[in-house]
Amino acid sequence: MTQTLTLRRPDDWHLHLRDGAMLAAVAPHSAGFGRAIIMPNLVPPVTTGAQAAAYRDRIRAALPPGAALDPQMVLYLTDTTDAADVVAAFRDGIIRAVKLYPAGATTNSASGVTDFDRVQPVLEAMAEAGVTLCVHGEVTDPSVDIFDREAVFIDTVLDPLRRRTPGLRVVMEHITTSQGVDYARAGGDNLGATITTHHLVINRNAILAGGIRPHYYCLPVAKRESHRLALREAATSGDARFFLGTDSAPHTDAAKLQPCGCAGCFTAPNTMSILAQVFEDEGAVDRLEAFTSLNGAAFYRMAPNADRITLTRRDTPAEYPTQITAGAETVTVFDPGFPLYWHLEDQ
Ligand SMILES: NC(=O)N[C@@H](CC(=O)O)C(=O)O
Ligand SMILES: [Zn+2]
Ligand SMILES: [Zn+2]
Repeated sequence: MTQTLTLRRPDDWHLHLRDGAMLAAVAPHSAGFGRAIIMPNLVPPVTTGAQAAAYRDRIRAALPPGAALDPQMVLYLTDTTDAADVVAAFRDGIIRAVKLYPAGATTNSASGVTDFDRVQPVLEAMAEAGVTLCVHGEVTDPSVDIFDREAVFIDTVLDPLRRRTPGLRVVMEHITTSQGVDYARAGGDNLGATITTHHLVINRNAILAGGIRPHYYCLPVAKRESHRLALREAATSGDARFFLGTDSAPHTDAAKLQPCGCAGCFTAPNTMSILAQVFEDEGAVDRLEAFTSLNGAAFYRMAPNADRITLTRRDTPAEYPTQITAGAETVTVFDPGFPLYWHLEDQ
């Protein structure tokens, strides 16, 4: 039996498009989203309004003709970020947000913040101007267990930061724990949280049990099952604080499959089909649109996309590539481990 689902065009509030040959290879797979928050962790990172404008031009050039995607640029916060440049880039419509990476927390975060006192004036200027701070929420202290780094970050970094910067709008990116869900729920109107596709699907057993699976390794690392269930509950609840940020983060297979492999799951090609299945399994198909197409736009004070997409549930699974090519390299597409009966129609 076929069933159809029509949604406002979805947005992706956390996306890595990279640059060069990788950008050319992956951008078409996100072209059907309306808006996407483009992560600035290039090498070197996107730290100025001028760099963000130039990167936006490269992204537009990599998109197929007629693509819906409207890239929303983000500046990478460093110890030396200039508050005036941030506010000017925001007012000029070049950037939508600023990204906080604690130095060393994740892929290409070496230029991240080491001294929170130094960035405080920037955060205050952002609060004043209404610029959103997107946060990679993990402490980097090597003595903190990797599975605890998000919860410790909330208590020791995020909560103090928000208390000393009233009015700052914050998105907790890619939350992976029940503590993240609880903190976002209690946080008031200035706090939102993105949830990835893959963290709704896998727990840490998927990475480690019965053999190590590098393609499921990302940061923050997937946690135990109780946390995955808390994320599914939050995403499918309709609560406006939770919205889709795929964190689709392509790396070449050569970079993933080595003794010290990169963190990141590439979910752009099959995200909507996976999410429709997750929401169906939770009895919440009617709340998929809130998660993918309404809540994030509302947080960023933008109208929902005017047009719509259609997903059709068929008896035969949708086909998607297991790998794509980027230049001379391959990139493996996230395998949810179940068939995808929801087909995204061409629109
Ligand atoms: N999520 C990841 O595992 N990796 C991201 C960085 C990030 O979002 O932390 C990447 O850029 O590869
Ligand atoms: Zn991150
Ligand atoms: Zn990311």
